[in-house]
Amino acid sequence: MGNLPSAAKHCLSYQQLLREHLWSGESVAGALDPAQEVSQLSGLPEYVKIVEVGPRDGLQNEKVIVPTDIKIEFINQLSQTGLSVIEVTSFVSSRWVPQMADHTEVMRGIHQYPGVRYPVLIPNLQGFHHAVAAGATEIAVFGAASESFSKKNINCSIEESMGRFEEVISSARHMDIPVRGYVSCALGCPYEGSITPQKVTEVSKRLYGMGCYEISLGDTTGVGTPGSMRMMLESVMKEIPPGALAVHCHDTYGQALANILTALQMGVNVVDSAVSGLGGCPYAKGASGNVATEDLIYMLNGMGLNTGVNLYKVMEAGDFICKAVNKTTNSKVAQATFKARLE
Ligand SMILES: CC(C)(COP(=O)([O-])OP(=O)([O-])OC[C@H]1O[C@@H](n2cnc3c(N)ncnc32)[C@H](O)[C@@H]1OP(=O)([O-])[O-])[C@@H](O)C(=O)NCCC(=O)NCCSC(=O)C[C@@](C)(O)CC(=O)[O-]
Repeated sequence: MGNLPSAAKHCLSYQQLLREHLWSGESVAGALDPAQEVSQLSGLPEYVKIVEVGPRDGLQNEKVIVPTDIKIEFINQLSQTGLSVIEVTSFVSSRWVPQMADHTEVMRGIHQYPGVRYPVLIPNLQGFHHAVAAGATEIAVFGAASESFSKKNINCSIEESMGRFEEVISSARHMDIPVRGYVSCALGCPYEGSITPQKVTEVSKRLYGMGCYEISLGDTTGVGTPGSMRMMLESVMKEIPPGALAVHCHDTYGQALANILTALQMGVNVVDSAVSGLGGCPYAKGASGNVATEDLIYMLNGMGLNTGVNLYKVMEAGDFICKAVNKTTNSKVAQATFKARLE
């Protein structure tokens, strides 16, 4: 679009802009004057890796059990969008999270596309062994910066959880299985309220020190703001390089995209999201879904940042899963597009 004469640019309708550029993952930064572009985009990463957590975080809180073949079809559709990481399920206790009870069938049933990684969530050694038996080749452990949340979510203290993760990570290392680490409640806890950046840093540092290649900082209840995100990241970045950090923002208070932008400006280039803004933790009452993958891609495309993901195809996968679980999408981009199509 940058090569178009400016008069023609003005004639292009909004719909055309969406259809021709923002869907494809193609940059629209060319629409800006070069000088403007530099001032707007300096300091931001050129490439942002999206970790799609829809099949796991997105579905774990659904009350009605989603049939396994729907989950498999959903993941197969996501695999064809250009996403490079899709978190597919969790090997947790089915008494605690019934929706994830079919983890083995899902793991075995999906078509694993070349170039796409399929990590799974693991709380302990038992989950690790089940995951490996099901064919998982990448895992994520999940801790918290809040004692109360750790107790509610995984039934142990932070210290006990570290012992469990150490066992899991050490077993994974022997099998060359990469491990990601989550730190929940990085910007606040549903039980304790505010959490200090120092506590988030302490837990993150321990997981990183144990060998997690990436630490995903979770705003579990979506209470964070760009201000608290900045303060938390400044503290964590004293111990962990930005290249080993990711952000995982729920959108309860409508701050997720602003918080993500803050993190990008600080050098983070990995962002978790869930298609259609699905999701929430069953042990974080009041939390709404994750930032919608569609909205994230739309923002990044509009800033000229490459994700390699096709927005149109992600929207189709979102439409598929929303129809399957009888939900309306939480993605503003999808809502606007579907509305525009009807007009
Ligand atoms: C960790 C446990 C298992 C402890 O639960 P527990 O009850 O303390 O476990 P236990 O070790 O005392 O064992 C009790 C029973 O559970 C079984 N068990 C033990 N481990 C497993 C396992 N891995 N898979 C299947 N079964 C398991 C074990 O075999 C035994 O069975 P029984 O002998 O009574 O028949 C439980 O608390 C649990 O499963 N919690 C998971 C909660 C969860 O999945 N929460 C959502 C994910 S976290 C999240 O969403 C946040 C995140 C990551 O997205 C980031 C953010 O937004 O902040």
